[in-house]
Amino acid sequence: MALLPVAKALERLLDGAEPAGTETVGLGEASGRVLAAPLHALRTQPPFDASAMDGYAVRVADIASLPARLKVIGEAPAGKQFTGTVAQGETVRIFTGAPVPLGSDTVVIQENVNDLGNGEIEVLEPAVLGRNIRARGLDFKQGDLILDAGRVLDPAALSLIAAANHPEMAVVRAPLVAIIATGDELLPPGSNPGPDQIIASNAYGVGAIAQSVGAHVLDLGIAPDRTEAISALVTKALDAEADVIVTLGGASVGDHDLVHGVLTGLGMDLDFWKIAMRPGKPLMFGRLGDTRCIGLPGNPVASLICAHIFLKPLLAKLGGRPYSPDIRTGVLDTAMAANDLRQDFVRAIARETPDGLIVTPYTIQDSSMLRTLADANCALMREPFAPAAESGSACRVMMLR
Ligand SMILES: Nc1nc2c(c(=O)[nH]1)N[C@H]1C(S)=C(S)[C@@H](COP(=O)(O)OP(=O)(O)OC[C@H]3O[C@@H](n4cnc5c(N)ncnc54)[C@H](O)[C@@H]3O)O[C@H]1N2
Ligand code: MOO
Repeated sequence: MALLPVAKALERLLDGAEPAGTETVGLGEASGRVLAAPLHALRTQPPFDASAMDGYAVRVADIASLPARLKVIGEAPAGKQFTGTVAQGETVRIFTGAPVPLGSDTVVIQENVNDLGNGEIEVLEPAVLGRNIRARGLDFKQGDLILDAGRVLDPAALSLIAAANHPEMAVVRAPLVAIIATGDELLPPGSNPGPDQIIASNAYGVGAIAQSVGAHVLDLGIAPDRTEAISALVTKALDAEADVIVTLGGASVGDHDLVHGVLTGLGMDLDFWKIAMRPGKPLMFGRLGDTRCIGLPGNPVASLICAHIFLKPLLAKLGGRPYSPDIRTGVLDTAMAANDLRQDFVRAIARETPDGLIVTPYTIQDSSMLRTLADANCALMREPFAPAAESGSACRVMMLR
């Protein structure tokens, strides 16, 4: 049977994925979340004509000829407006952020003023009408659209929302991904493995990839290679209402690869299993009710590369978050042999140079080798049946970090 191309597999996996509902969060918890609905200002900012400087509120006509002597009739600190009116020959001591008193139309900074110490000042420098005054509504007016739905809430957005007087807001519910490792040989990090055991590592990298697009991760630990054990953890994931269940390992064709049987036994509709990708050929995808099930291959590099290519865009879409992989054009500095039927993701180093992005693939590409994955900063992408490529030829890479 022909293997499903990567692009087709991704299309099928993303089909119908949409934001998983909304929830209300307070400003303190909103960083990095995705706004679910447009936000309008609940107030005008600044709500009054405000001084932008510490100095004196004056009538510009009074300082037409300099030096101009003015009588100080009061003070306006921020938060305490001066309630009188500035008449001809008068001024009010004013501070940054304070409402500009009635009658005045210009603020002169204190550096340009001589305090005569007798309740009078002398303005020494000219100023144009309206100088150092922020007009009411300069930033936004009540009812203005301040942020669109879909905005990822970055620092500036959060301060803007606060200034517009929203203590909380509707955000897209973060998708929940449950991760289940499978395999008798696996023990958690920090264990004392027997001679035939290894440390389970995939969940950490896969979980981090999920979190990088705002998903919540429920790590359900390790199920031994027994149908009931895997089934129990899948049931836990369903009880937790996971949007996506990711299994790690047990996806291939070995006698101990039980994941497919367990998931179909629980009612999963298999969409695809095995794709034209290296690493990652045994990738499995299906739907169990509303829950998407992704069976990642056990080999660590296959698990993580598949998570980058399939899980990340899926979770981004479920979270209403814009995402596209960082794909760049580079120049190979090594000859590559012709490719076979699987789209290849070759661990490589890409270096920015004056001659462009120079790409050096690692010689050994065994999909168990995490060290080369951690050293690499990109995956060199080679299409199925790509012909041999000479050193110096153009290539495409997906940046991994
Ligand atoms: N006859 C065939 N054998 C295999 C094929 C095939 O097409 N025909 N595909 C190979 C490919 S490609 C891969 S990838 C692996 C994937 O198999 P599974 O998904 O069933 O994974 P396992 O057999 O359970 O494990 C493979 C390997 O990875 C280690 N592993 C598993 N889980 C973890 C984990 N959470 N953390 C760290 N390492 C893990 C496991 O110990 C194995 O060494 O199948 C090939 N075989
Ligand atoms: O997914 Mo496998 O890693 O192609 O060896």
